[in-house]
Amino acid sequence: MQAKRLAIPEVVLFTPKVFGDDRGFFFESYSARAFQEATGLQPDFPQDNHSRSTRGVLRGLHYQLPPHAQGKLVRVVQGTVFDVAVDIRKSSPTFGQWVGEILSADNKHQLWIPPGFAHGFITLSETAEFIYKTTAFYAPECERCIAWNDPEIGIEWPFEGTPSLSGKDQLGKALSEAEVFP
Ligand SMILES: Cc1cn([C@H]2C[C@H](O)[C@@H](COP(=O)(O)OP(=O)(O)O[C@H]3O[C@H](C)C(=O)[C@H](O)[C@H]3O)O2)c(=O)[nH]c1=O
Repeated sequence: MQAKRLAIPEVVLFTPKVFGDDRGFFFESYSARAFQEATGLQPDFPQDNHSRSTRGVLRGLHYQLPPHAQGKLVRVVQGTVFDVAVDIRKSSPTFGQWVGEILSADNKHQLWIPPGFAHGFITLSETAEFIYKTTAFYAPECERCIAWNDPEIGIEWPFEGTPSLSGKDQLGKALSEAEVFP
């Protein structure tokens, strides 16, 4: 498993070692040892999630506030998405900055998004199946949403046209009005 810290160094991109043969392929999709070597962290992941989206669906930018803040280890098992993490830690030198990566069933890349970040993705293929581990259980009372198109953040989504959003995501707040992390 190779790991690379992104421009916001707490966000880590993992590239697994894939073993291909005439049957197909095998790779270790998660290793606590590799994760700790790359991040220095040994989080529990009490919950796994799986969502399916059609082209143009944008989910985000979501986060849970403490005491139920979630770290997320995300990947795509069918299709392609553009995945984004936004630093929403007020005290961070990269507060309000974002990083984005293409995650696909083909590249098998994974992104570690620590607590203190808002997360979202847009679906670039006809459909995409998105699976991820979270370091805390779902706590809807702590869930918040920041607007995907907040000009203060300025995410460059690689998508023409208007994305398809849930009712909740259509009401995402500007970062300047959102409840953020210390
Ligand atoms: C997130 C979640 C949702 N739900 C229920 C609540 C709703 O009835 C239904 C759909 O939820 P929602 O529209 O919030 O799903 P997404 O828009 O995919 O939300 C996720 O999308 C972005 C990309 C994230 O980073 C978060 O993990 C998460 O907020 O599933 C649960 O029962 N458990 C859960 O952990």
